[in-house]
Amino acid sequence: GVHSLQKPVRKFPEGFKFGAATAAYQVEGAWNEDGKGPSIWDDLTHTHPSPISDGSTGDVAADTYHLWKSDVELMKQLGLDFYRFSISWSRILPTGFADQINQKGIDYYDNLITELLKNKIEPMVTLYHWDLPSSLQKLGGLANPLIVEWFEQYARVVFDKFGDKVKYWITINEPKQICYEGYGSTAKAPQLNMTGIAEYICAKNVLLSHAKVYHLYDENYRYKQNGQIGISVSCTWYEPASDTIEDHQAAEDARQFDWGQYIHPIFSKTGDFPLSLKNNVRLRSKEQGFLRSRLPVLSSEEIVYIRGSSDFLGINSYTTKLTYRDASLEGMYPVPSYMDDMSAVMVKDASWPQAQSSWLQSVPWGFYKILTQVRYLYDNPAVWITENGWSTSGGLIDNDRVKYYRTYLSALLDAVEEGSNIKGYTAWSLFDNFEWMSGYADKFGIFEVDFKDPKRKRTPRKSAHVYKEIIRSRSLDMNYEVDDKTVLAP
Ligand SMILES: O=S(=O)(O)CCCN1CCN(CCO[C@@H]2O[C@H](CO)[C@@H](O)[C@H](O)[C@H]2O)CC1
Repeated sequence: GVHSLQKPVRKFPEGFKFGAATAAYQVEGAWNEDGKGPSIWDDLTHTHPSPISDGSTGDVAADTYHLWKSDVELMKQLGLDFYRFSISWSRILPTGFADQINQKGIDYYDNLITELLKNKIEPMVTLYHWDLPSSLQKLGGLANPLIVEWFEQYARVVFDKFGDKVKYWITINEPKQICYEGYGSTAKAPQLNMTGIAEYICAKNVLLSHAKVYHLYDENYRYKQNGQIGISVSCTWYEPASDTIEDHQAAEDARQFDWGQYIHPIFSKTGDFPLSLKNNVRLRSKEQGFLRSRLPVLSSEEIVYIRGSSDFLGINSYTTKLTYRDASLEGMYPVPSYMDDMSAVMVKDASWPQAQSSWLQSVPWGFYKILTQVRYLYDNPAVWITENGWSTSGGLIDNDRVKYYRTYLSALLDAVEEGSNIKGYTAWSLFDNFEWMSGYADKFGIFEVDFKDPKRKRTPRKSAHVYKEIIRSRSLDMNYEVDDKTVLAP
């Protein structure tokens, strides 16, 4: 459809939920307080020279570890239906293993969850949002098949402690970022940088870890706790740069490599990795002299075990890339590598609005296409948008973020009106936070956080005022105006 700004007021479906999200390492701080053990992000940000663009760390971050009570008050004023946050594995299991449970860590999450429920805000809890306990990384982390058991042990503690209050669970946030950026490159911790090899080993172990915890919940907790459990997959839309068959094939391969790699095994009728991924990697591996494909095989038991292992699909979607395949690819990527296996070039269109983050451009029709494609490919699964947002360099009058949210929510409504089963929407992020390798330079918050203030003062941006009205009215009114003075008034 046409995502113009001139549409009249549009209502969201009955029962549609609105939330906002954060993640433990990005907001909590208290990195070594009250018995918390180190994670791979503590290790990475404490190396010298710092690999983080502004030399910062998550040692204090937005300090939600100490400010959680007043933060819930802010969420209540916003009118949030739910709050998505993640649990720091090493805060509750300092060694990574379930033999030592840190009660103060349990207390922090129990207090937060209780306060949320007291204010009629549903907690939506992510078990793993990238902050692996350091000890488990020393043992190989997601390259060690035993991660499946370690993750299950951790999940068992979490379900035992919080499962009577938490009804929405996400096992793993963005497996592709974990594997491709953390194991295949240096873009995320632990920076293994073994592209073409490590990300595929990671991918298999991540899928098995997710499925293990899904089945744990499904068989041992659902009957008494009645919750829903799913996974959040990062979904960028890849559009053919031109109408040639090569560019259509490149865009299709990019989609399968980026998100089909994780959605197909769980949500498709056949399960298993997508064919294009298996074929591309197998052929390249053979050419390169590997004894067998660099993409590990999923046995028929593993295929069955992973298939259907989710009550809903969490979609984290931000942006779109134009994608092409031509002779310029020759020598562009290392051999072997994930990008060489995919053999596609991704570019942005200069006309697209640009965020503070270099990878982020505003392309609402791409969001519509992702939602529509997911509906077609996977038989219209229950979907939660578990992340969508815009980064700026700061300031309270964030008109670009307001426009981003309005045009993306409009695209979401287009997909819903054509039948997509979308249950809710989560703004990334509630607060400015530690944006991984970009530190505090890229601000995603609808609330500004003053990182120079020891009290980490929160201030609602214009986007918070607009989001509040969208939630209150359960509708999208492109002409609803918020006066700048209202936003700037102390
Ligand atoms: O490589 S291209 O440019 O051709 C297209 C891919 C762009 N990706 C999309 C997903 N993004 C990770 C999103 O990461 C998510 O979003 C938030 C904002 O980054 C993070 O703070 C959250 O922790 C994370 O869940 C990394 C960049």
